[in-house]
This record gives sequence, structure tokens and C-alpha cells, in this order.
Amino acid sequence: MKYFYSRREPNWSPWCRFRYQQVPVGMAHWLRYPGSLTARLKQAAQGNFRLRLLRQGWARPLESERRLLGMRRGGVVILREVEMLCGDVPWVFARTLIPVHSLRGRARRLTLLEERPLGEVLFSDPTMRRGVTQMAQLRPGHSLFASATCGLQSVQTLWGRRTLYHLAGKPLLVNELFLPDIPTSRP
Ligand SMILES: C=C(O[C@@H]1C=C(C(=O)O)C=C[C@H]1O)C(=O)O
Repeated sequence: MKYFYSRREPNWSPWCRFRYQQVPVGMAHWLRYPGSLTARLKQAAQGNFRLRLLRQGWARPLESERRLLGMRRGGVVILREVEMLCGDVPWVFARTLIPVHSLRGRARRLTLLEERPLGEVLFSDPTMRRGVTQMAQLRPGHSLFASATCGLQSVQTLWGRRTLYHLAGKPLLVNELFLPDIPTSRP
């Protein structure tokens, strides 16, 4: 199955050069959170955490994703898109790309997760290495914005990050977009 997105990319900046002054109070701690976001969301949702698998299938990465993943032009990935919710309220839209050449050995099980959070597997694997994280402000028309907001007209901006992970030396890229209902007061 193929998925089509706007290919206009937001301005992704590395963690260290990101201008945090622009970020609303209460959003920065989500963007900078260094551990498993799944675990952090579970804690914040106090027993109401849910993960909904939106789609999984073959796709072509966006140009900047391809470069981060070190893939050749025309290469394909397994694309997994999920929503992480508190009850029925979506808090985070996550899009993970696993290049075909990463789908050997340990990374294979990442394709069999269904509604089990990827973070649980990733953060319990001793071969996992966390690489670069980039942040961006996304607006309507940017790639991923429509998928994350399900086309909701009322949403004008989203904050997001993407992190390169390695599992047994093989790369995968996780995009996480924080949706308007995520709590912005630190518990
Ligand atoms: C990378 C993590 O995994 C989370 C779970 C995901 C999934 O199940 O597809 C995707 C992205 C993350 O938000 C994490 O918990 O930090």
C-alpha cells in the first residue's frame, strides 16, 4: 500500500540550535524528554494510556528522512503511524520509518508490534543507541501535519521532534508530533 503526503518539510533544527524561546511554556519539557516517551505518557495518563495503530506499510521516506537514515535515493521503508491517547483523546502522533536494510535480526520484531508501543521494545533492548534529535514547528501544508491532525482546520501549529535510533547498529527514525490536547503543565 502507498501513502501520499505533502513533501514540504518544516525547518528541523538540532536539539542544541533549537530556539526554545518560541516554544509555549509546558511544551519544552515534552520536546526535550530524553527517555521513553511511551513510559512518560503512560505515567501522565494515569492508567488511561492507549495506542492506536493508524497504518503500517511500505513507503518512500521524505528527502530529509532519507538523508538522516543514510539511505540511497529510491529506497523504501516500513512506515508505522500511531496515535498515543489518554482515553479517547489523542496526545501524540508518531511516525516511525524502518529502512528495508534495517529489517534483519533484532529490528524485525518492530514490524510485528501491532498496538504494542515501539518504545517498550526499543528502550529495553541493550543494543539500542539514541542518535540525533531534531525539533520543528509544523504548520498546515507541511509534511505530516494533515496526518497528525486528521485534517482538523482549527489546528494552526504543532510542535514536534524526530530522533534517529540504532538497534543492533541499524537505523530507524521516530517522528513525534505533540497534539493540542497534550497536558502542558508539568505533573
Ligand atoms: C520511541 C518511542 O516509542 C513511541 C512509540 C511508538 C510506536 O509504537 O509506534 C512510536 C513512537 C514513540 O512515540 C518512545 O517511547 O520513546
